Amino acid sequence: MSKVDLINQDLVRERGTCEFDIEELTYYLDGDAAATANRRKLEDKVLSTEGLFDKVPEDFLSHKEKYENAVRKAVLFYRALQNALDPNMSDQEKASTTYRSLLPSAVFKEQSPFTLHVAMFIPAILGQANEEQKKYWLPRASKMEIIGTYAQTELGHGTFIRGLETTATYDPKTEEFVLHSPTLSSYKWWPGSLAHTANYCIVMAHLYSQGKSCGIQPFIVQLRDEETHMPLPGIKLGEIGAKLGFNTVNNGFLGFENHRIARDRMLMKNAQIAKDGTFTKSANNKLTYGTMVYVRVVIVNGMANQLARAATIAVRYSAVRRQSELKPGAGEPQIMDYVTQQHKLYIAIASSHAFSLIAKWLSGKYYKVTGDLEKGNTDELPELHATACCLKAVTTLDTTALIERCRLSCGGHGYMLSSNLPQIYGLATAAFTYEGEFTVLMLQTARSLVKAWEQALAGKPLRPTMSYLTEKKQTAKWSNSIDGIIDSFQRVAVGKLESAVASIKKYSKQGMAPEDAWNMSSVRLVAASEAHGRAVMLSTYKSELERTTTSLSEPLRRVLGYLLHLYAVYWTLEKVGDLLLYTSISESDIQQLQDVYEDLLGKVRPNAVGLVDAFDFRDQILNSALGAYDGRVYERLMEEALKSPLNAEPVNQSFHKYLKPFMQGKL
Ligand SMILES: CCCCCCCCCCCCCCCCCCCCCC(=O)SCCNC(=O)CCNC(=O)[C@H](O)C(C)(C)COP(=O)(O)OP(=O)(O)OC[C@H]1O[C@@H](n2cnc3c(N)ncnc32)[C@H](O)[C@@H]1OP(=O)(O)O
Ligand SMILES: Cc1cc2nc3c(=O)[nH]c(=O)nc-3n(C[C@H](O)[C@H](O)[C@H](O)COP(=O)(O)OP(=O)(O)OC[C@H]3O[C@@H](n4cnc5c(N)ncnc54)[C@H](O)[C@@H]3O)c2cc1C
Repeated sequence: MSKVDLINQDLVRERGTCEFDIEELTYYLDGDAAATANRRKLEDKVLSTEGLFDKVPEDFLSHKEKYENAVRKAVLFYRALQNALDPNMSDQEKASTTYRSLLPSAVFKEQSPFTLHVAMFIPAILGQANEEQKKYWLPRASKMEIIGTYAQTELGHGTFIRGLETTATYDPKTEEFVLHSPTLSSYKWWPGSLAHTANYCIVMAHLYSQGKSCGIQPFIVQLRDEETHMPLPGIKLGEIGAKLGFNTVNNGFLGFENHRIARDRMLMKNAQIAKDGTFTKSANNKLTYGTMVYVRVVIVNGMANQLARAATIAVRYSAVRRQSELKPGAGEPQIMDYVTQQHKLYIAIASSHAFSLIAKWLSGKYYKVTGDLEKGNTDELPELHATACCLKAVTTLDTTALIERCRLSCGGHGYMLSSNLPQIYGLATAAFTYEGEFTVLMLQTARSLVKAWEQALAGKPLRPTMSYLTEKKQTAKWSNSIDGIIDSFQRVAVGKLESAVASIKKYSKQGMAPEDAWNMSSVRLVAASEAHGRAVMLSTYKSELERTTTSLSEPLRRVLGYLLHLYAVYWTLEKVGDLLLYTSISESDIQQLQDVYEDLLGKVRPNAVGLVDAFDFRDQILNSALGAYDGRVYERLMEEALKSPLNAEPVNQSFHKYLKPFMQGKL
């Protein structure tokens, strides 16, 4: 049999109906043909590393075995990655090539124990260390001579950074800081790699010098001996236990007992402490939070990729799976022919495209602001923070919901760990909480929105992402066009913000303290932030798609246009209640939009498999019995089932120990 004969015939037919050049879309997603070639070369090199893949799937291993196996693979993987990455690439190019390919996902279903080293330890050194410190620490970290993590969250506080209890008290006599965990709740809790992997760590602690509080500052701390890996004296380390996902990330706890570190271990790019203990604060005390802003930006891109992975699995499976009858006697249709199935899946494809474009746009903003900060200009930092907060929050909300929907769309087989959909869900839902919990980040954006509202009332100019607040005060005349939908989403955001601000005023007038009035209005404030996020996302998706697709072929532009349109109409129908409140949309507009939506599902239908093929995830990266390129779903489900250790023997010992005596009344 040829290779083509081994491919499920429904998938072959689906690929034949695709109206655009799949390869052209892959190039677009990567940047260009050369970027695709580089990525594929990198994947070829890394994934051909001997010993990288599990013989027994990690799902069948114990917690301890999972970790040990993950470290074994992480070492092989990162060495192979370091050797394979083009040394002429900038760190940014290296990271984006690796993120886009989701290479670590081929090896770790629940992430690598080195994730925090790459995702936060190195970025924290880059963003918080002064030049001299960078010169010393970066080469060691980049070569992975040391492995680090980022320890901020404590047992008692994650969200409220100002409430962190770990102390760093400066002792001018010895020119050292004394790190201490005064309470159980002050123990660091959660950092990935911290338990048994990392030997260094960025610790966020409350600095005291000359008897005064100097706020939360970052310190680079050695945790373990570089030879024996034993925790250093005064340092208590351990693992926090099994979790919904991330079980190979080695999340840990850390406590200090008057542990001393040298003065130069405080990262001093932004704030400094002199030998005599004199403290110089930074230009903006929120610069200490810079690593979090960076990771929030990265997460939006991560969401686009994880959603693309789930959509690929569910769409391919829906092309292969046949069930029930549409027309009597006509045979069982592919489940993707059910319009309800299309409704479940195509929004996931469209959202992935939206998030990918939004992530690139946000990343551009991030690097612009970082450049400004280097020159001492902090003007655009508040807008970046407000935008990153709500985009991270809304994209993790949607990704989590849509991955779960992809999983449910695969029926019973989606519940199998061998589908990989539960693990992908586990990764995405973690991002809803880490790096700033959803509600908390939404309220940060709300703070900026309320300020902008007051500025607008005072006739002051607003930052670009919020400038629509002044322009859209009148009730928008409804229009079914994409621009009309964007206008209306902006109007909804204005309406919700207006309602939240009115609520704060009402409670204040009743004599409430401002903080209580804010708290009473916070459900409305979160709703306003979400509406703002959706308005920014819609308008950015449209403008970035237009900006980046001018040189593409007409068929591809047309299909990408369907996705944008589908995204806009889907959210209009989801938010009909809000639109009825704040715009002039009518029942007949809604009926028309429903027709448009059904028409769009039909237009995407012949392109659905082509669209997910274009994400270009190798089978190893999908790591799923349901999503492989060849569609041999049942064969793979059986192959995976046969790997279960329970299938190694026809009779399990528990029969003789328990079942038999039980059934024979002897137990
Ligand atoms: C070699 C090969 C290389 C190849 C590469 C190989 C690739 C490998 C693969 C890698 C895969 C990567 C994927 C990622 C994976 C990640 C893993 C998991 C990571 C998870 C890590 C974590 O989970 S780590 C902990 C994060 N923990 C939070 O996230 C706490 C949230 N909590 C707060 O963030 C603050 O607590 C909170 C609420 C702001 C209040 O802070 P607060 O009380 O001090 O401040 P206030 O609210 O009083 O606000 C006072 C004023 O500050 C303004 N402001 C506040 N923040 C600001 C800011 N950041 N920038 C500017 N301004 C800011 C605000 O807007 C106000 O402004 P104004 O006064 O003008 O209104
Ligand atoms: C998988 C995973 C990996 C992680 N990795 C790391 C890591 O590497 N390093 C690290 O330092 N941390 C890490 N964390 C910790 C993470 O950053 C925190 O869990 C997160 O910031 C949320 O904080 P919390 O757990 O204190 O939640 P809480 O703040 O206690 O949230 C509980 C509830 O209270 C609500 N709430 C809290 N404050 C407010 C408020 N002001 N207004 C309204 N509602 C509020 C929240 O909305 C939420 O519903 C990780 C967490 C997870 C799940």
